[in-house]
Amino acid sequence: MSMIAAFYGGKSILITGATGFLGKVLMEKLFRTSPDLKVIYILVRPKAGQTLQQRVFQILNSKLFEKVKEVCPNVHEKIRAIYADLSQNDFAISKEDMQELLSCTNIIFHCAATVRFDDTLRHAVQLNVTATRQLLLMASQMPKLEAFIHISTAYSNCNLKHIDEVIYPCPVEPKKIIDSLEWLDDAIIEEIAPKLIRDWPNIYTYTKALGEMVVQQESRNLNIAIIRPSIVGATWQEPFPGWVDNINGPNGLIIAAGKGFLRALKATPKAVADLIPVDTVVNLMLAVGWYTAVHRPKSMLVYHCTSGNLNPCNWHKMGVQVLATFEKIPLERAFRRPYANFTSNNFTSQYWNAVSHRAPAIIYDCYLRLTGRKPRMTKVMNQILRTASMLEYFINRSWEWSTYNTEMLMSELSPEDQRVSIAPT
Ligand SMILES: CCCCCCCCCCCCCCCCCCCCCCCCCCCC(=O)SCCNC(=O)CCNC(=O)[C@H](O)C(C)(C)COP(=O)(O)OP(=O)(O)OC[C@H]1O[C@@H](n2cnc3c(N)ncnc32)[C@H](O)[C@@H]1OP(=O)(O)O
Ligand SMILES: NC(=O)C1=CN([C@@H]2O[C@H](COP(=O)(O)OP(=O)(O)OC[C@H]3O[C@@H](n4cnc5c(N)ncnc54)[C@H](OP(=O)(O)O)[C@@H]3O)[C@@H](O)[C@H]2O)C=CC1
Repeated sequence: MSMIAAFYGGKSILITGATGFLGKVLMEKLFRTSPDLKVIYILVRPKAGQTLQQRVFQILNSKLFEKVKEVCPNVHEKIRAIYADLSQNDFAISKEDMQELLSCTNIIFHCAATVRFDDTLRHAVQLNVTATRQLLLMASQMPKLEAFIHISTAYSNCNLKHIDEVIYPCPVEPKKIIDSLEWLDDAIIEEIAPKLIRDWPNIYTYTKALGEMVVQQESRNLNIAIIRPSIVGATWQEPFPGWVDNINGPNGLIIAAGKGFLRALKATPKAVADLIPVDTVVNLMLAVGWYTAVHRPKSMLVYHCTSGNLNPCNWHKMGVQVLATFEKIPLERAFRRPYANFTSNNFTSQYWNAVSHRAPAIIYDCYLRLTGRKPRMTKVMNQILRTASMLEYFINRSWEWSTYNTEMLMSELSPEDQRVSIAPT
């Protein structure tokens, strides 16, 4: 039997961000492979008119959880949704719930974050930095805690070209930033934000770097590990291939290309496309949780979960694959036949945006107006181009991430766990 799956048996596990992309796949795998776990606590806020219970019900009744219901029929009883808002003091958790969390939790997976590139500095710091600090404080009061696993991003140091599995200091101490946000007003914060983030491309990657520093500074005597995935994509194999439920990262642009909206992208064809399937990330998270709790490394380890140095793919190769797939399996009601090209030249990119994106959208909207319908294509196109411009930084550069710790961990796994983690069946 898998040592890792056995380890989670009987455990009380706390997951933040369980309603997100990564969190859902983590929960699914835990229930499927360790159905004898004691309980999974998830910190959830009501959202989009749905209560906590409705949100949990929706997740458990989704296709992703079909296999879980076969192996763990009482999954509803093993999931305990706790009302929490990570942007509030003490996460707005009730006293009783807090007491239960503090006294029972064995393992923490901290996935919650704001992943918006253009969030305000105040909100991004609240979520990605202050909430992490608050969770560490809670962790320090948990007598049964065995491991705290913090999810960061491989791009938290994307201002560097070669990135090792270490924490790099940020120029301004996180504590100073947290303190100053308390008394500065929003207008001033937004004015100083570009100066603070310096050579980071956006607020997201910058605040994730600050979050890592907080983990290092506030780790006390806790058993902590940090995992840095690169661009997390759809499931590779588990529980079935191709599951994804959001338009983050490359997903939105792939759909836009498949629908025939996106015809050209400012990208460097030879730059490395460092994508990693979400089930691979989850396998590493579970292995890291096990290793951190059982082997208790003397210092906090950082693990890179990247594909570039093991199985490199570039954006050209990926683009060709994407187009070939749409040739075989076209999307329904496409605007145009999918065809797209990459250009790294500014002028060519602007030319294609005008000729192949904006002009057809304007013409199509005129047609909609003339036929008595509401124009919408210009809005859609502007949205796609805005997203594309936000992602440009990442598709025109390559990074090298060292993976010594991740390789070391793989060599520590039993043959069964290596098989399950690296090439799951
Ligand atoms: C012949 C040979 C040719 C060869 C070449 C062929 C070329 C083929 C090309 C075609 C194929 C293209 C494939 C390549 C794609 C390359 C893309 C690569 C991307 C690389 C990404 C790298 C990122 C790395 C970062 C680090 C990794 C991380 O840590 S991940 C976290 C990443 N975070 C994100 O991805 C978030 C990014 N998004 C945002 O920040 C914002 O959404 C935005 C700023 C982009 C837009 O914000 P805006 O306010 O304008 O819009 P918003 O309100 O957010 O949304 C508008 C509507 O969309 C809905 N929406 C938004 N997000 C989601 C979601 N996640 N799920 C579902 N729906 C979502 C939203 O509800 C809005 O809807 P309406 O309310 O209905 O309007
Ligand atoms: N996706 C990717 O490509 C990558 C992601 N990562 C990291 O992985 C982690 C998970 O990312 P991913 O799953 O993609 O992100 P999602 O945006 O899908 O999920 C974010 C989660 O955080 C929760 N959350 C946000 N704000 C609050 C709040 N105020 N209170 C309570 N919960 C909140 C969300 O809850 P709600 O559902 O209520 O909004 C959601 O469950 C993040 O730390 C991210 O930085 C790293 C590399 C790549």
